[in-house]
Amino acid sequence: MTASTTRVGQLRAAAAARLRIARLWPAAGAGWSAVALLLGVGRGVLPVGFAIAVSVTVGRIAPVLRGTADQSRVWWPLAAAGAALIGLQLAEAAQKAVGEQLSRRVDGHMYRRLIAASLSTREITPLEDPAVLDELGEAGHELRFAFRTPGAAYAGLIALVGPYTQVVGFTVVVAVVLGPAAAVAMLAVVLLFRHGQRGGLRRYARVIRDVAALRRESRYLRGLAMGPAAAKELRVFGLTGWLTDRYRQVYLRTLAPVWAERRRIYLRPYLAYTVVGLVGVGAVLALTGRRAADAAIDLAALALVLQAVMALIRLGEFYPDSDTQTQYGMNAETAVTAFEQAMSRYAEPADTGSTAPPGSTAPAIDFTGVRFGYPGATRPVLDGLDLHIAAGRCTALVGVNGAGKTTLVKLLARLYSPDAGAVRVDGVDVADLSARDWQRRIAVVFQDFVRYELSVAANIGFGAVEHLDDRAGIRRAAQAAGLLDTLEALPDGLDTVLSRAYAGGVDLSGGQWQRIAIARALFALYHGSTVLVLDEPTAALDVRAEAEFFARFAELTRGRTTILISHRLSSVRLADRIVLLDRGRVVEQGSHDELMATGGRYATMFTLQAQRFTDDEADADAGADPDSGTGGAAADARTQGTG
Ligand SMILES: Nc1ncnc2c1ncn2[C@@H]1O[C@H](COP(=O)(O)OP(=O)(O)OP(=O)(O)O)[C@@H](O)[C@H]1O
Repeated sequence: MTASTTRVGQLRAAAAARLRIARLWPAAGAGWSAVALLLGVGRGVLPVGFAIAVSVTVGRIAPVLRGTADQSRVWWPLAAAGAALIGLQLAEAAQKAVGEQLSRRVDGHMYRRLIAASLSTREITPLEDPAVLDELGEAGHELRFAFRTPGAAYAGLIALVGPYTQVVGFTVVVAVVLGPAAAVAMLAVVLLFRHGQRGGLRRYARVIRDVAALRRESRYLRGLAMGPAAAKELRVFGLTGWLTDRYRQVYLRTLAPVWAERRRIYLRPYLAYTVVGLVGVGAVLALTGRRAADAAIDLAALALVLQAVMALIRLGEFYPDSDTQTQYGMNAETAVTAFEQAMSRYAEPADTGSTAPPGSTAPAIDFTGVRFGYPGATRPVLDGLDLHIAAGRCTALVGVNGAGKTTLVKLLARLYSPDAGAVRVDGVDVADLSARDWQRRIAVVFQDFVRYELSVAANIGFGAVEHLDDRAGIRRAAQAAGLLDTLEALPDGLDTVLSRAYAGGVDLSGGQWQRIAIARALFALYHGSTVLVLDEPTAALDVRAEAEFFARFAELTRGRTTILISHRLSSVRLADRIVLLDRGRVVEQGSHDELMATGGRYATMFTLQAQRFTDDEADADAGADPDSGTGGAAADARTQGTG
């Protein structure tokens, strides 16, 4: 591609971006947009009117002073100049207010588009694609900067009507007074200066966009430093110095291309355009002087043309009401559009008019020859996985860290699609099911479940959002998760907000949060979910709470197809069937007794844990605080590193 095609392409892209911004008018509101346009025209016409009125005054003042003309000959143009000035002030203030209104409306619309695109896919693959994340990061970041949003770009685009109307007005003035050649020369100078200004800004914005990934990292580091999430670890691990240095490095790497391009972007064009501009303006001023000296133009015309030339020079400069806003706002709009397009590439056609999930209340699940690797990964996580999960029974998945247990669940929940093979529910490929409907049939307690900064009721009720007002169901789920007493003691009971960032809000302990997640999944079961997945559901529970949970486990999950993932083999043995995964394949399966009798890897892992339990108990007997209860905790030593 040649430089010129690149430039043409860039100009075309810039024009297309402007067009897309202009097409946002329905979101901005036709009425408000029309008002802003009229005010823009006013802001363009009034300065020209002011210049004309002042020039007429200047032309008439001498005869009035000499007493050869009536004073009223001056008052009228002076009054007109005053009116134009006041009108201009009012139009400016009104346009700012209307611009704010337009901005807010358009940005609300853009946020809605962004949210809709973010939530548009049932799979989560696109939200892990770095290129898609860059667009989302750009769009979200610019939208948070109120003056660089698509809304600001829209208001800024309309505000351009003002200065460009002035350009037309003053150019006409120059044409009338000095002739068309001078008008063309002045217009060329103005447009050249503007091109220089906007071109520099455009190139700068492009360079900034090219380092989107670095800017995302620097935002992440800033968030780490300033947010509460990492506050504890940063201090305890002494990471504050490292973080400061790292932020500085990323910041410098972000700015390096800008600095490298600075001369090309700003200095050279500035010098070139200034020289050309000075020559043009000098020629027009020289022509003005000669006409005045030849008495070809009178005092009023001289005053008028000088004002017009000065105004045009000023109009060749940066427009603070429009330029930054349009450039960065267009970038944000482009990022939102690119993000929408990227997400639409991932849209699942399967979700339009596909099969309804099987009606059974406890389906059987089959993985057949399933291969899956995360996008960009060199090795598959699951490779030729064959697994039958019996209907209405509890199947436990065990295996070392990274064996692929959670990945298997994500495929079952259709958060990803297998690269090969199929996942079937009662014989129906989940790829043929409506992802939306199928996902509603699965209740999952994820390892990294979400702590919503909302009320307790919402945190539990989100298991079946259309039943949020089922208070009895929420209480029942909380009771089953062993949490009801704690929740009822909260200041506003089930309406207490679970975040200290809000007045009256509270935070819960890690274990209490985990029970909330369990209650959420149980609530989903009460309202139609048929498969329950528990991924390390008791990792944060204390020994007694865990024992209580598993004591009621059979009752809680009765008649449901349940998948339990846990490293605590003492819990796992309750399952009807235990499946040992290794490197994405099933290596052993059977009941606890069967697997122990086989004497394979499960048996080794179990014996190892039991051994540690015995050792720890002996240690506890030998000297540990007998009331501490740590012997029980040790009983649940985990499988990490045992595979
Ligand atoms: N979102 C992701 N993108 C890329 N790779 C991933 C992603 N999630 C998991 N992996 C990789 O897939 C592999 C299997 O991860 P998975 O979470 O399924 O293991 P697991 O058996 O559940 O482990 P654990 O017992 O630690 O929970 C790991 O090597 C992990 O690095």
